[in-house]
Amino acid sequence: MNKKSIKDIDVSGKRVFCRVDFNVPMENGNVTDDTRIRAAIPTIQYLSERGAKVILASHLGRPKGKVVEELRLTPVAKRLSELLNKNVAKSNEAYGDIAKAEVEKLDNGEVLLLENVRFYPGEEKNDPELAKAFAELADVYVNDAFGAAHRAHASTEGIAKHLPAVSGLLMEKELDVLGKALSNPERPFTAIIGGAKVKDKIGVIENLLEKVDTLIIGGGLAYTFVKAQGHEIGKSLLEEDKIELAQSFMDKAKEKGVKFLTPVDAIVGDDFSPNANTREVAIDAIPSDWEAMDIGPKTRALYADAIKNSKLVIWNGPMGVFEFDIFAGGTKAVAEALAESKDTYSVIGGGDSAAAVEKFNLADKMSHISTGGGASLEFMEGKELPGVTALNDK
Ligand SMILES: Nc1ncnc2c1ncn2[C@@H]1O[C@H](COP(=O)(O)OP(=O)(O)O)[C@@H](O)[C@H]1O
Ligand SMILES: O=C(OP(=O)(O)O)[C@H](O)COP(=O)(O)O
Repeated sequence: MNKKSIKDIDVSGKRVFCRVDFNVPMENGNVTDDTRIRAAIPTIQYLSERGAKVILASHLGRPKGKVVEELRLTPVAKRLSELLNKNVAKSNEAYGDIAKAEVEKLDNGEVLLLENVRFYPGEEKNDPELAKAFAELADVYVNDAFGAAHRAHASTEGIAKHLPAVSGLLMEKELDVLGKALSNPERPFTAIIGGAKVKDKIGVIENLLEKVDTLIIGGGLAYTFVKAQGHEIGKSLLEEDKIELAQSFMDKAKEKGVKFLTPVDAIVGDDFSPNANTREVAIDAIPSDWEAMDIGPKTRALYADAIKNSKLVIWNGPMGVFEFDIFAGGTKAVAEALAESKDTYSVIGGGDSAAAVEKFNLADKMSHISTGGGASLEFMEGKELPGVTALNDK
């Protein structure tokens, strides 16, 4: 990476404003999945062990510039303190006199968590005044919030204009893994794209078609491709205005010699529910009043085979409605193929695919699970991430 990281600077005795992504799921005031907190630990420990005064900042949820009591970061500070096995101070503000007083109290190596930065309207507007106010708390800015790197907000972008600005270890690792995969991939290189909407994945498919050897399409968006192939798809998801685009992707793949795999069979349901009646059908035999909600067994075998013959696989988006057990089999089969394929480097692009891999208890079998859903998607589209661009060059 051509951006400076915390390894390139001296942090000893410095006040370090470290933006992390602690946007974690919570229920009844408790953190229900601490993956993102654990992912930031190496950076926090690195800074603390070198005598920095560590000032952590994060958003939680979308409070839209107002204080929302349930979105305070207090439970996150508690969980972080357990994981670090040391005290984590918590400020009820993210800038101004109250926050400054908390920072003053820090000794070298101690850790403070500021309040949810999205309680202030200036955060998402990237207000220069708020960015300056954040910067007044510190001597150095570290961005370790890969999951929020696609946002140009005061704590992810604006603040970098006022302080020496470097990446944290998680940010560096995410950019390294995804960057290497896209710029210098081991081959055969396969991308698996699923999820619900073609329109959300157009940029990704376009960009990946230039890079991969095989492109696998699953999930709800597959049926727009199946329709483009001339088959009836019943009540399956269809984006009518994207049929031509889907066809053009398949044409382009052919031109470029990219293998383009779409479902050859499906599990259809008579209702979008966990208790629907289901049937297994060939892709040219989807009944008119049924909906395809998962890939079928032949498709699973075809996709598993492609995965096992790949050196590198990037996966974004589930193969079916995996939230319902009856339609989770296709997503599980893909996760299992990745887990079993020891010679394949597997990169899971955050979001629902990461949740699915967790659900199937296969997370530890994947080579890299990104902490960013939207961020990794934008990265795979080839877009610039403002939170990264803002950092100092090496
Ligand atoms: N065949 C399908 N029909 C309808 N919805 C589907 C189908 N396959 C997957 N989905 C839904 O797609 C959603 C995920 O889509 P998306 O948000 O695009 O993925 P990601 O978060 O991985 O980027 C899941 O909630 C899943 O239930
Ligand atoms: O959870 C996040 O997004 P993600 O689910 O796409 O990874 C990030 O913390 C960004 O949050 P946002 O989409 O409210 O800006």
